[in-house]
Amino acid sequence: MQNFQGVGVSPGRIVGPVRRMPKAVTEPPSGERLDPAITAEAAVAGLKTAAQSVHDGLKARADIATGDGKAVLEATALMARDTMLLKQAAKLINAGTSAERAIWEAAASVAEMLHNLGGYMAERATDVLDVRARIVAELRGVPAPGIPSSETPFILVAEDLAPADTATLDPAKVLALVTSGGGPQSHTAIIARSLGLPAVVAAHGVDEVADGSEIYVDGAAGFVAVAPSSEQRAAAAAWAETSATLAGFDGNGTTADGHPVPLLANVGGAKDAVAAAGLGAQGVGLFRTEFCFLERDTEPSVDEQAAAYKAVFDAFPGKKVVLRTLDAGADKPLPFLTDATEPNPALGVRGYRTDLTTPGVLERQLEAIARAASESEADVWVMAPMISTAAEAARFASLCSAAGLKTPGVMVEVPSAALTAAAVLREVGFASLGTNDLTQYAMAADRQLGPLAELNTPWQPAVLRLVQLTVEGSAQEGGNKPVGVCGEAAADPALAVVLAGLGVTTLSMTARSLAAVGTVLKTVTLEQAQELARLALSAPGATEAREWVRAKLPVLEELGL
Ligand SMILES: C=C(OP(=O)(O)O)C(=O)O
Ligand SMILES: [Mg+2]
Repeated sequence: MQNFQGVGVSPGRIVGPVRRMPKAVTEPPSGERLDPAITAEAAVAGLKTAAQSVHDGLKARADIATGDGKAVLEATALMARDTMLLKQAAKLINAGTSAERAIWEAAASVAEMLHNLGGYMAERATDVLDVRARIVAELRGVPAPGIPSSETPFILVAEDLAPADTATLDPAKVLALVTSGGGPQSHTAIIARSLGLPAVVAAHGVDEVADGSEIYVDGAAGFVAVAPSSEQRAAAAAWAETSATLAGFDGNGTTADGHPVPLLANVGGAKDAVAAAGLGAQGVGLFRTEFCFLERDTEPSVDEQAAAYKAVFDAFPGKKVVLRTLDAGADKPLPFLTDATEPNPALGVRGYRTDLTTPGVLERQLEAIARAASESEADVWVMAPMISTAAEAARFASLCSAAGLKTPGVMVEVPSAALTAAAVLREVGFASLGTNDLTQYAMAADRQLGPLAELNTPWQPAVLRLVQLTVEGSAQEGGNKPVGVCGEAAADPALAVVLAGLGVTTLSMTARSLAAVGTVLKTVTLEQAQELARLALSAPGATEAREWVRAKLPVLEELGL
């Protein structure tokens, strides 16, 4: 039996067969020539067969898919038979280029042409590049890139997942996610939590497990075992029952003694917001507006923005919706705001800082928010990402006020903002701790890197101390400036208790975690939560902090969380 220890990022115990995510298709070398043993005619015929087979595969998947997924697959399938694409590639082959290189270059020029046409055509450019990778994989006789398709449910094993993979990930087929790379705040972790799938990241070597092998995954313990034992099978069966009891959140976040800690949702657009409202979220604690425009090369108009924001506000009439202004940069580039050539983008011009290099975008966004807010019944709060100083907070507040927005706030995700929280909070109405970036910057550890997973956890006592300092800063300012948490830390039920004990006023998380966090929070009094917070702060390291707190919360083990 082979075991792997990684970092658990989304709870759940499950047994299932492995399907490995194929590695990305590499570019055929520039100038690669046709093998002299093959005629150009045969190479063109081979390319056509490969393209036809890619078409047929995608078409077969489209036939059984539904909704958005079906339309995307149908459009991509058609692209594999695109005559312009194949003709251009044939021309290059006839001039002596290898078939792989020919389709690579032909697709690049078709994609560029579509891109330049703009609008709907520009969106098709990604389909061409997807089809290109599939045809090259077919020519090489290796599995097609992307999430594998399967008739039966499976556990997806990958190096790491990109945000774009979410679109093709079918939660009805994928039972759990396991990656060899990726940290606790990586996209894999965020995707898994938002889909409610058990997940383990940074399980070194796990991507060597053969396709079809049966494995056991414990997403709370971060443990993976090949050829599960009978105890592990029993644990998975027991989880299937408890997860059903954890299905609901009653819409009332509170400790056992009635201290309210409203539980809010993190959303990226209207679809998430509607789902979150259905799952009982008491409002939205983080609306990541950049997620509405990740595909855009150009700045969305004020009208377009107002419509996207209003659609989210309308899911929460009479409730609080905290919208965050565009957080472009680092792992979320937006071509109209960020410079892709920056040497160190996590420390670069990202978040609020883009106002320095591209002035005007923020003002227009605030105008759109104000318009959408005035046409909706939600209680709209607005915050800026990546605020580092009180002066930045003051300027953001004045821009909000000029736009007619009453409740300005800041994300506290840069350690300097936590260390000077009183001065920062003097300028604005509230703060929301972004523990994903706060951890990355406090520990100087890229949040996307698997090998740094042990450093990159919000259980680090240093990070908890920064949370405490932020709450203390608010107290110095009179204590009436709310300090919430909207990083992934809030979705970990044990850590959520610690955060409540540290004095955090609201917790915002992926809506799927509301039930687990709500259930565990109701088992402790505020005083017990404060005691657990002291315990975590006194730990010598993140592992001890987590273990010590978990040992005092037996409900976690009972529920498999
Ligand atoms: C909530 C946060 O923002 P994001 O994950 O979007 O950077 C954070 O940094 O904790
Ligand atoms: Mg952040």
